[in-house]
Amino acid sequence: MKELQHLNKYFYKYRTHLIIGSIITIVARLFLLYTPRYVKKIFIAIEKYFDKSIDETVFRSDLLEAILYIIGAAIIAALLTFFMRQTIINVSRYIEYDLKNEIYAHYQKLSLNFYKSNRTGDLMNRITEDVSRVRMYAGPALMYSINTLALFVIVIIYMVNASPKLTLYTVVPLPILSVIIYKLSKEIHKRSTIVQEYLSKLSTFTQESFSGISVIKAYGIEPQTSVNFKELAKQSKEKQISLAKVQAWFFPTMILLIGTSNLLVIYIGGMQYINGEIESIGTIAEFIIYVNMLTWPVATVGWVTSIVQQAEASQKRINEFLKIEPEIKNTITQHTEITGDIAFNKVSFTYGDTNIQALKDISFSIKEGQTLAILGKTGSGKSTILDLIGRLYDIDSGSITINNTPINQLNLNDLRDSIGYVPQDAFLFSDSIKTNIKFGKQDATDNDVIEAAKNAQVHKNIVKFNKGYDTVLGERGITLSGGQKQRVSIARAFIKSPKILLLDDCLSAVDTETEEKILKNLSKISKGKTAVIVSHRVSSAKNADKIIVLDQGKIVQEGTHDSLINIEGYYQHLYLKQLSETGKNTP
Ligand SMILES: Nc1ncnc2c1ncn2[C@@H]1O[C@H](COP(=O)(O)OP(=O)(O)OP(=O)(O)O)[C@@H](O)[C@H]1O
Repeated sequence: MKELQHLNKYFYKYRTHLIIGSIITIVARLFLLYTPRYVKKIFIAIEKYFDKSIDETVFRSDLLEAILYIIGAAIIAALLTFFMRQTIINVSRYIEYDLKNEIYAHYQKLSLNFYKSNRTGDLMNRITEDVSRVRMYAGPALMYSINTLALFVIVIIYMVNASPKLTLYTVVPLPILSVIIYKLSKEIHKRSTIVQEYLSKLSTFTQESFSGISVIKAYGIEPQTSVNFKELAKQSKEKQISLAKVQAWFFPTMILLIGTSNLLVIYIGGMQYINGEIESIGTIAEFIIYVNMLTWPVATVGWVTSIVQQAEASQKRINEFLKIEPEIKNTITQHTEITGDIAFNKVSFTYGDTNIQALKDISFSIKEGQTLAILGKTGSGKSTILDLIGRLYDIDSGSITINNTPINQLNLNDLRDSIGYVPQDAFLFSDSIKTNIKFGKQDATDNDVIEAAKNAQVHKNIVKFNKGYDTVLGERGITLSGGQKQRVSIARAFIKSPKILLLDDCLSAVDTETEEKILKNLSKISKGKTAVIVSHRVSSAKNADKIIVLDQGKIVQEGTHDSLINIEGYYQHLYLKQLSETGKNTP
């Protein structure tokens, strides 16, 4: 129960609901107990009528009174049971909501490294499946525990009052029932977890095969895919059947044990009646109702125990993530002004998970309003520089300053607010094009969106779609071409009009003519702003104020286009190669 203590703050928050719910539960049980007592009275009335100690009128009125009490009490108990669920179960939904929000807010604070070292499925499971299991503890388990405790205490008092000996014999099978249900619940849980695993394997497989349908069709591997699907579906079916087998034992076991208890009541009660130890046969009827009333709550003890164990395991998994401290912390709360002066001073950086040293002793600087182009072979560390400017990672040694302030002494929110980032893989949400562009500036007007799209050279494409800017993009924007996706992603950064623009090889899928137009617009928009362009093309770098060339995490060349084309090295080779490819004077 140690892990579940995390929920105590929520129980405290909703204490009023819980207290009211508990009181309602206890009162509801008290009303339920009218039935057995009045059934006994009916039996006594029948006995008296046959003994002729009461006449028919008295008998009828006794009978009517008992029936009315039973109906009235049942209606009140039913109403109270409704309110019991409305309070306690609702609290569990509130707690589920709060816990999901707590986990989500925490996830958002965690650094990229966290997302790299944990699978997305795992993150999703903890916020959905695990929270659901914890809710079962905060709601149904709590409700049934209060219910069982209240009923048990009250019923046992009534039973002992009526006949202590009969009580002893009839409650003996109940703990056995509880243990059996506990064992069954555990087994059911074990098998349903396996069923869930197979279901998620099946859905992942199906999802992937639909997302990659073009590859499957192009390679003609539909038959093999069908065979794989059939095999997975078969395994899933077998697991479901194995679960159903254990579930099938649940009710027969309960019926068997209730039957045994009923038989014991009839046999022992009957003997006691014959020996004159109990006053009326009505006591046996009363006991039969008590035993049946107790059976379900006692069975739930086993069920609740297994729910609590599952919730404890789930909360442990949730707590593991909640305890992780974000690696990148925003320690500065006051507002910091960001300009575009960026300087790297002997910066080295190693990725913790792969131990790859991506940058070694890097130094360069750019002034506000300047454009820096970074070129270099793949894997040379270009994207890493952009990630470090956005402080997605903290460096190992050296310093990065923005307006002469070390980056970790800037307010992180201000820093990220002043950056417009266009990643290598343009990620678009399954929403309209307009919303995707407005993502960069939530309060942008339609005109702002159109202007940004024009500057990113994608406006003409968008207006050709039937629904224009309201065109909804499919999963990962599949209705757009690679180049269109890149340009929508650029428009998203342009609309933000940030102090610092980071473009990570985001013009690779557009033709050189469009690239030129975008870059022209960029220099227009980014007047007075700093831009860092990562590229594999000289055409993207040639107008930059400064160009650096990276190789294996080190700067190997630095200068302007005019100076670098005259120096033997990577830049000159790239320039000549691309020149010969385009057949023009300037690539
Ligand atoms: N998130 C990461 N985790 C671990 N290692 C990484 C990560 N990102 C990059 N690396 C490694 O760091 C090195 C530099 O990568 P980086 O992405 O900065 O290169 P790049 O020059 O941008 O390459 P490309 O031109 O292919 O995009 C590579 O060896 C890469 O494998």
